Amino acid sequence: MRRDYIDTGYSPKDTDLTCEFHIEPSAGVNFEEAATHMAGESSIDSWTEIATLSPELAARLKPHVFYVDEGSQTVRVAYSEELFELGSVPQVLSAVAGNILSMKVVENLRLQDIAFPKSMLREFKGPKFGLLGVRKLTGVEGRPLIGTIVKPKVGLNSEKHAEVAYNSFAGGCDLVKDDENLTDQKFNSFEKRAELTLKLAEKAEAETGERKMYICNITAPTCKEMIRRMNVLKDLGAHYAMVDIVPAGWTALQTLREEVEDTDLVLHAHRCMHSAYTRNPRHGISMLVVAKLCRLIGLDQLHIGTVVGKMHGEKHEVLNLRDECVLDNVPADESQHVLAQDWGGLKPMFPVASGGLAPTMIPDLYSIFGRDIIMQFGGGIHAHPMGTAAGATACRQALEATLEGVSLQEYAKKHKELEVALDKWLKK
Ligand SMILES: O=C(COP(=O)(O)O)[C@H](O)[C@H](O)COP(=O)(O)O
Ligand SMILES: [Mg+2]
Repeated sequence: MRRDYIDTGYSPKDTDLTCEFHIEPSAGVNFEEAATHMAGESSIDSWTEIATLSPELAARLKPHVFYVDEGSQTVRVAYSEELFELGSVPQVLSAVAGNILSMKVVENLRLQDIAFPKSMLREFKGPKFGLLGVRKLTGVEGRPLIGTIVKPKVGLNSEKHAEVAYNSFAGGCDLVKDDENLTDQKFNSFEKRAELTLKLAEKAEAETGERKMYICNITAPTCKEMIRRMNVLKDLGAHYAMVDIVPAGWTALQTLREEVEDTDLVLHAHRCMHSAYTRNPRHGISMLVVAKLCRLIGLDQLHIGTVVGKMHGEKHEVLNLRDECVLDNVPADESQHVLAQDWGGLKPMFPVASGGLAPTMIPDLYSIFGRDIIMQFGGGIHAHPMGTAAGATACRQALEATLEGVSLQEYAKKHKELEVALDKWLKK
């Protein structure tokens, strides 16, 4: 094992790719020894001194562990950009989140953040529409967008699915999307669902005078099917496509982003399965890294959590994700394990709060996220006692009340749908 990777005097170069790791060495292993093994395995080295690694090559390509804090179990490593295929997310992950997660010398190891050098940003397009593009497309300015997921997740036939979507639009939703496990099943084929639901979105637009966007899930094996589905949506005049980012995989997302360039489709990223590697705070890859890869590749909107809903995610973590989605320049925050990132002009993504939300939570969501958030309700709309359309209306009423600075209880005195929602969901 080489010993000269620990180099706390090193200042990372602008061209380096920098990572922050949480490291817990295994019993009997010293912290710096674990960091050295990790840095070597993620770049040029093996478990033993290798004769084929000349001193010259090692000097040129060796990783620099420039920050070591055993107390907080944190190290930062600067890697030469030469080590990477800069346009390939899988290659970068195979290095900095690959074998190292399996090594016996560490009890736990987590990739907390990656700061991409400009040379890597240049290899990617980033979002085509992003936050501002979605605002322009939907015509919704100055307020959060209201969306829903057709429920039940799976089981409705295409006609019923389109009807539930229509009721959601008619009641006030801006966006209606498929659930993550609905793709092309016997009871609800992709083609038929897309056609019928888009038709009813158009009808709702004509009736309400508002833009109505249907987000159809195209997740499937990439070349044979997912890209075909993307083209079906394009031909049907859709404005959106949705993809389950983790099950589909990074190469699928890179391919999709290339293929979507010549369409006018906004990409909605559902993050289901991310917790397989993001949830354990001591091991794996952080959701922050997932969000950054999505912005780099060019998804337009991404689920980031809700703080107040049903899914795991502390407020500070969710707000870090929000910042990484929307800011042009993310400042470093050591206490939060966030590295500085200048996005080099790549557009911001629209963050989505979704999972266990009810209209009664809109004041809290607004105070947490502000205007630039898509608030998405599944059960919180379709379980409304007066039905789906009333559930969507209750959300719009709760949002109006919040924007006007009026309490939901006060607003509910003159708004029946909200009154019923408060009866059902407000904790007494
Ligand atoms: O269908 C839902 C929410 O439905 P409901 O509103 O009925 O709970 C989504 O899959 C979750 O948002 C996933 O979580 P996250 O967005 O955090 O990834
Ligand atoms: Mg879902």
